[in-house]
Amino acid sequence: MRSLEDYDISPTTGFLPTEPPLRRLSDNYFQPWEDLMEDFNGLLLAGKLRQAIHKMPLLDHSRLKTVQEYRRAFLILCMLSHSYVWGKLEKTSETLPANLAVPWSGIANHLGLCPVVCHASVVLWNYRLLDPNGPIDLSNLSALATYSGSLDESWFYLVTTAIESVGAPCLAAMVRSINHVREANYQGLIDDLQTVHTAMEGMNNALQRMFEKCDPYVFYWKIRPYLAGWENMAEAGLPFGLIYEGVDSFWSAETDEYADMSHLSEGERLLRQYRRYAGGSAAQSSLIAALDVFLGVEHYPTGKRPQVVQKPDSRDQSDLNDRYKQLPTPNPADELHKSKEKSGTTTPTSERPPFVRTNRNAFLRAMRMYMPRQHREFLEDLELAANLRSFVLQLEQQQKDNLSPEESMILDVYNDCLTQLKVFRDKHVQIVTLYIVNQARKGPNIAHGGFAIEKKKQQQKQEQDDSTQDDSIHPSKKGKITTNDHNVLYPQTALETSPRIRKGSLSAMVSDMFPELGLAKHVDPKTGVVRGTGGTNVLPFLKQSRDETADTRIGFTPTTGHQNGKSIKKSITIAEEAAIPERRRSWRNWFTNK
Ligand code: HEM
Repeated sequence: MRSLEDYDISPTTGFLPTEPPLRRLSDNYFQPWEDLMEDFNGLLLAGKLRQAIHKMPLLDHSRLKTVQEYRRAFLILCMLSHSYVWGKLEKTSETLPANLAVPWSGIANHLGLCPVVCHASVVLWNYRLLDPNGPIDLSNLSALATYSGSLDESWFYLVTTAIESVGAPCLAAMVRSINHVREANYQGLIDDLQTVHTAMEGMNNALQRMFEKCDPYVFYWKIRPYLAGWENMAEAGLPFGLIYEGVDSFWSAETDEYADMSHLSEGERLLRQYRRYAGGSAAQSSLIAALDVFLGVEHYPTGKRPQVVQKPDSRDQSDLNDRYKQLPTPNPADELHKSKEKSGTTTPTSERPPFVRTNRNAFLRAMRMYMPRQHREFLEDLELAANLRSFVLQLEQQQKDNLSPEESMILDVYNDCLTQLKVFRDKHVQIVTLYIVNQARKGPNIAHGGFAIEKKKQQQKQEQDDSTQDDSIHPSKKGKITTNDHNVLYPQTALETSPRIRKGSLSAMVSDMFPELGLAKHVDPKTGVVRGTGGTNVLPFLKQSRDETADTRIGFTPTTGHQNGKSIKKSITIAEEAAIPERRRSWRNWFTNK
């Protein structure tokens, strides 16, 4: 592996930049962006943000000089663009104007990201230190930008920033550990695994603090709608994704030039401007992904986890039966050519990435496309270099009657690290239950009525009218009251997918032009799922991810599994496990007891 710095990782701040992010772009040329940022929350609230954006000039992003400037500009455009699309109780916009779309795409390309809000923009590049000489922790952090203007939103981002900060020492320790395994330096390995373990304890403590200042209601109803992307967003009015005006798949952000499009119809030119991207999620954190890779946690398609965690190289290569069967193509036009492509007559779409070794969950793999390029490369190289799991499996298999105290210790600390990662995922499942599942089930609390209720009534009436006239609404939804109905105000947070195309919309026109792209391709109307911003069926996915972590521990019976689609009994409950001191849960103890 190259040095951490080569992957834009700091041994002290990890994936966070070594210096706090820029608070402003100093070049006056970018003043129009910064001016809008100053009034951004107020304009959004007043319903004037779109108007203000229309007046904004199209700026040339190539005048940005440093990577810090690129990151600041990316954050600004994430804030402006998502607010433009979702509005504040305004109808979703199907298009993003060129003055946002063009520079945003160019900047994203420069940073190796997609032009959509992501973990890097709101967590890694969105903080300042109250005391410039103080630590990067929750007593010294303030967020640079939020959609809602609320302290809850700041807290939501900052807790995650603090997790990245406290987890930073893991990265150098991981790289050193890989060398220790190669050099059989057992004491060095123990020390570095202990560093990882301590850092993970700190990450868990920071995660627990989410509850302190981020209210689940505010999160779900006021913050989360803005973090949504435009993939699987038919119910929010974006069945084909979002049109990035002035940017199409024949445009190169690098050269700002268009390839020859003379062979395309008007319709296909329009279709080529659509982009489908998942929304912002901490599933895009390279830190948690790195811990999985380092410790050898394997992830499977949801519902397809083998009962017993397999040893390396004995994995079956069956198709991924997931919501994401493969990396989604960001442009719907690519689907038109899929069949031709199979016969090799046209240009290839996105190729499968190289990082499929341990991670066969298509959603988690897709999340890597939303990590900065160098961090993604770090994970790819780490996958090739990681040797810890095969080393501990070897210890387990070959020397179980004759382990030296150091070897036993390595197994202990390895298991302890996995326990910390499992505890992280246990807490995370609790958080998601409270912050998403429960909130979605309860519905919004609009006690004061007024505009919001009026608006909701108007929208419901509009939808009833649409459903009597419009054949494109799925027949199973016609005339039915669904659990989705409370969600009209923020359709992008809907619990259930209810695909529809609004009459007279641009999507309706595109749908007429390209019937082969049928709505049902993007959403399954029969599945009532609770979705994450990334469009996942949240709880089964997260619980499986937690169980996969637990079962990676050496000497543990799988905690849960699936046989013929049914859950099998847990061998040990979470409560029982919590009651056992960590050391006793180690492999050595298990082995001795046996
Ligand atoms: C209010 C707080 C949070 C909520 C509501 C939340 C929600 C979610 C949801 C819904 C998913 C499923 C994927 C998706 O569709 O986006 C997810 C995945 C994930 N989240 Fe969070 N999250 C929260 C905080 C955090 C924090 C602070 C971290 C720390 C970095 C984190 C790390 C992850 C990871 C790594 C995944 C991928 C699944 C896994 O690896 O187990 N989340 N989260």
